[in-house]
Amino acid sequence: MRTSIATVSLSGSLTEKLTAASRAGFDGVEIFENDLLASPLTPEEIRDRCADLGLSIDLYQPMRDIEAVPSDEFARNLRRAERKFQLMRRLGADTVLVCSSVSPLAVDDDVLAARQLRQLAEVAQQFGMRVAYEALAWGRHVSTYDHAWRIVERADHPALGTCLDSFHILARGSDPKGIQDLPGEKIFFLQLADAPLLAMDVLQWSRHHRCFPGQGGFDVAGLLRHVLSTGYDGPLSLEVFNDVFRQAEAGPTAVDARRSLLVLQESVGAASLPAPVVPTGVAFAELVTPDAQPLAALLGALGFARTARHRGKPVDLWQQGEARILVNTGPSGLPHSRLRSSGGTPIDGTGLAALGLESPDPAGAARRAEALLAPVLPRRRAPQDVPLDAVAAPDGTELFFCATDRLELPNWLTDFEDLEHTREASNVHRIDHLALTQPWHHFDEAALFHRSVLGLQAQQSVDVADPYGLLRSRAVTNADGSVRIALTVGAAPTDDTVHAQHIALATDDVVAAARRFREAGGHLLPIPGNYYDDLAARFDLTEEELATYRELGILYDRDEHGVFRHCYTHTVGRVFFELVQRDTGYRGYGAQNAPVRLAAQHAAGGVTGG
Ligand SMILES: O=C(O)c1ccc(O)c(O)c1
Ligand SMILES: [Mg+2]
Repeated sequence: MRTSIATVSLSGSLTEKLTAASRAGFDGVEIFENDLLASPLTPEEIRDRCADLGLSIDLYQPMRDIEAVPSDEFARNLRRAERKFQLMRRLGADTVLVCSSVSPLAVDDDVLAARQLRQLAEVAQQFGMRVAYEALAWGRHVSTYDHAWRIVERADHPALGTCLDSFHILARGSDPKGIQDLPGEKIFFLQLADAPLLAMDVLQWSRHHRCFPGQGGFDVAGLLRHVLSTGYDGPLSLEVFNDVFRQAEAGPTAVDARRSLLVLQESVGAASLPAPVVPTGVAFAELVTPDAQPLAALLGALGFARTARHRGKPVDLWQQGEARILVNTGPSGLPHSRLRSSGGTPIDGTGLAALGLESPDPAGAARRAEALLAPVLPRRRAPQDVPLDAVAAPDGTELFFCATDRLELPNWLTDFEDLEHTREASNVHRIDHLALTQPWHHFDEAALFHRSVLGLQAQQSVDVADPYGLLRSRAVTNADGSVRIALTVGAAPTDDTVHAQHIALATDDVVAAARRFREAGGHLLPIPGNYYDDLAARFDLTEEELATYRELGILYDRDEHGVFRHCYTHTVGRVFFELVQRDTGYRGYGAQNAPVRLAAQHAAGGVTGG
C-alpha cells in the first residue's frame, strides 16, 4: 500500500518537510495550504521538488466552508475553488479535501449541501480533479462520517467521494463498522491519526493532541480493517496536528511516523515484518564516564566487584549476582544523537550509553529493528571484537542484543578478560529496572519504539510532580518483568541537559542492602521526616519498621499484589542507583513516592528525572 503524510504533521519549511518525508520512505504527501502559502517556491517548483524526491502529491487541503450556503455565497465559493483547481493543476495534484462547513452561513440542509457539492465536483471534473468530502468532528451541521457519506451518495457525481479521517470518526465515538458498507471506490482518501483519550473540546483535542497510530488510545487498526474491507486502495496517509511534533526536528518525526504506519500495516496483515523477538532479561547496562573513580566507589559500596576488563578498550565489567554494569572510560562519550534533542548543548560526564538485552535470537531482533527503521550499529567495533547485533534507540541509547548463555552464538563476555577479585556476599541480585529520561520531543516515539521494535508491553502513563515541573513516566516491560524500562519525560520543553538515568537493583532485603551500602561509605538520599509521618497515617506499620525506614531513607508503597520498599544512592554525573525490594509480585515503580524523591534530589543538589 502507498503511504503518505500531511505536511502539517512535520515541522519546518515546506522543503524541510518534503525532504524528511522522502528520507523516511513515504511515497507521497498531502500538501497543507498554509505550507504552500508560506513557501517561496512556485507551485511548479514544488511539483518538481516532490518529483525529485520521489513523492507524489496525493492531496491538496483543506478547502473550507463550501457547501450548504445561500446561492450568492456559493457562487463566490465556486470562483474561489476554481482558483484552487488552477493552482492544483500547476502543482500536479488531482484530489482536494473539502471539510464540512463550520460557517455560520451554512444551513442544515442535506439536499442543498449535496446539490452544491455536485456543482463543485462538476467544476473539479472539468479540471480533471476529484473532491474528497470530510466530516470535521466539529462541523456545523455535518460532523460524522456517515452523514458526510449520505450527502456524497445523494450528490452522486463521479468526481465526488468521501475522505475518512480516523480522528474525527473515533473522537466522535462513531461506530467504524458502518465503513464496511461504503463502496471502496467512493472513499477517495484515508487520513490516519491516533490521540490520547482525553475529555476535552474536540477541536482543541484534534488540533493539539493528535499522535501517530499506536501512540494514543484509539483502535486505529480496527478502523483500518473496515476501510480495507471496502476495497479502498488509495494511500494510507498520516495527518497529525500535534504541538510537540510542530517543534521537533522533521527528520526523526518522519521516521517515527513511518514506523507507526509499518506497525499499523503489520497489525492488519498488510505488511510482513520480521517477527518481534522479545528480550528475556538485561545482560548489562553500560555507563560512560570521564573518571571511573566515583562510579567505582559507588559500585563497590553496592557490593559489586570488578570482575573483568575488555581486551581492547578501557571498559570494566562490574558484577554482583546477575547484575552487570560496564564502566567505559573511553573517548566515545555519550551517544551523539542525544545532542540533537538537548538544544545542541554538549553533554559530557557520566551517563548511561548502552543496554544489553538478552535475546533468544539476536540477529532476528536486529532484523526487526532495522525493518522498523532503527539505526543499525556496526557489528564489530574493532577487528578483534566479537560481532554483536546492536541498534540505537530514539534517545541514542545503544541496544545490544545478547545471548550470554548460548554457547553457539557470539558472546559479548568473550571480549572480556577475567580479573582477580573477591566476591562479596550481598543482597543485590540483578537489575530490576532502568529509568531513562527521554528527550522532550521523543517520548511518544520512545514508547512506540520499545513496544514495536522490542516487543515490550507499554504500561499506563503516570504523571509525577517534581518541585520544578511535572514528569510523565511510562514503563515498558516483558511478560515476566525480567525487562522493565521506565521512560520518563518532563512536561515542558527544556534545553537543560538533565537527562537523568537510573539503574534499580533488585534485592530481597532492602534494609540490609541499604545498611551495607552505608557502612561501605555510600550516601543514601535523605528523605524528609514529613514523609514518614504520612506513611504512618496511610499504612499500618510498626514503630520499629518506621524508624528503620526513617533512618535509612527507605520509601514504601503497596499495590494489590504486594509491597515495595526502595531507597536511592547519591548521584554521579547523571546516574544514580536505586535499591528495590518487590514482595509478592508488586508491579509498579513507587510512582507515589517519586515527588518526594525528586524533591529530595533537588535538595541534595543532584539531578532530576529518571
Ligand atoms: O483542523 C482542521 O481544520 C482540519 C483541517 C483538515 C483536516 O483534514 C482535518 O482533519 C482537520
Ligand atoms: Mg483530516
